[in-house]
Amino acid sequence: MISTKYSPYITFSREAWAKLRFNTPLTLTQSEIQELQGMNEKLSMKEVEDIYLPLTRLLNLYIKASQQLHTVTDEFFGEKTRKVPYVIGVAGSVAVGKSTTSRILQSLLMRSPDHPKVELVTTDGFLYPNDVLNKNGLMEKKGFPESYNIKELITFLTNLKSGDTKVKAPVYSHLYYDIIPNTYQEVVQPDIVIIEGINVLQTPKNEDKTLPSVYVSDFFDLSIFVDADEKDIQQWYVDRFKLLKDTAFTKRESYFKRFADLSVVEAEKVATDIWNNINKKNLDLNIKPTKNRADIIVRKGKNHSVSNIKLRKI
Ligand SMILES: Nc1ncnc2c1ncn2[C@@H]1O[C@H](COP(=O)(O)OP(=O)(O)O)[C@@H](O)[C@H]1O
Ligand SMILES: CC(C)(COP(=O)(O)O)[C@@H](O)C(=O)NCCC(=O)O
Repeated sequence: MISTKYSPYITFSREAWAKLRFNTPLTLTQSEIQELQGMNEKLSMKEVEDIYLPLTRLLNLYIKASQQLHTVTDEFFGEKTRKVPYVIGVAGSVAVGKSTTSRILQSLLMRSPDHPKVELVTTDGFLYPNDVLNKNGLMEKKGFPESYNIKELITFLTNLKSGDTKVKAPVYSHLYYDIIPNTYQEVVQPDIVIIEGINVLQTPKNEDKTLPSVYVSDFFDLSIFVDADEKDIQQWYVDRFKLLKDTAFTKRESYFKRFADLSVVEAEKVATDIWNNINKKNLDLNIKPTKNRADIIVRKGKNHSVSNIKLRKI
């Protein structure tokens, strides 16, 4: 464990972190882990044991403390206030592994002793539909702050954190590369909600007076930034693109079906161009600067194995 006087974080090496699991039981079978695996890499049982179980243990302790705070507040008011879900934000670059990390945490948290109801919501559902992006010249800016309907996201989070029993989030399809009209994810009385997206730690530009004066992260009880070397993230993006070329892109309804017949070399070139022209720019300009707002920074190495974890000194 390294704690420098001038950093708001304590840094744990992989080895030191793995020891913090204590007696959290390993609650996933090998087949459940397989289910959790992303699309092209192997998530090992060891990675779950060393990294994600200690993380789940910590999250469970924080959640318990937050419930105690709720009870204390009720005591102060002399009446029961509405139960609101514990909200965890997961941020990071496109292709860094936010969805995979969020799905692992969802699965492990759901298996905690009191079996909480854990919902996962991705902020791509709050992207403007392609026709709106096209009209505003934003098709090459998908994922940039201006491509999201932040007001709608803030309203969703406000309702969620007000204890509304049912809230609805719009749904994005990676296959259609667009919002699915009139389709919603219903979030009904969750105990924990994971909000995953590249934009969740961003702050609205001060000059934009039309945006609400609250940030997305104001609704989080805890935030996690998934971090890695830019070269590795680019590689994961290109690898995922090549895999999609042989799977999802071959489907008739795929927005990218024109890429299905590319050779491997051509696919690498197209993916690298999209990475450089859109996702890398977004990473440098809008995502990296939010890293140090996170409570926990999970740093991954080449093969997705976590090399260290930074924890904000609370
Ligand atoms: N912990 C992990 N172990 C193995 N593979 C992973 C892990 N995290 C991400 N990946 C792989 O890396 C790629 C990007 O991950 P993904 O979760 O889709 O990223 P994001 O949601 O940030 O775009 C996917 O192909 C996924 O399978
Ligand atoms: C929908 C996204 C903005 C969000 O990414 P995610 O939250 O899934 O990491 C991204 O997947 C995307 O489509 N970026 C635009 C460039 C591209 O096609 O990769």
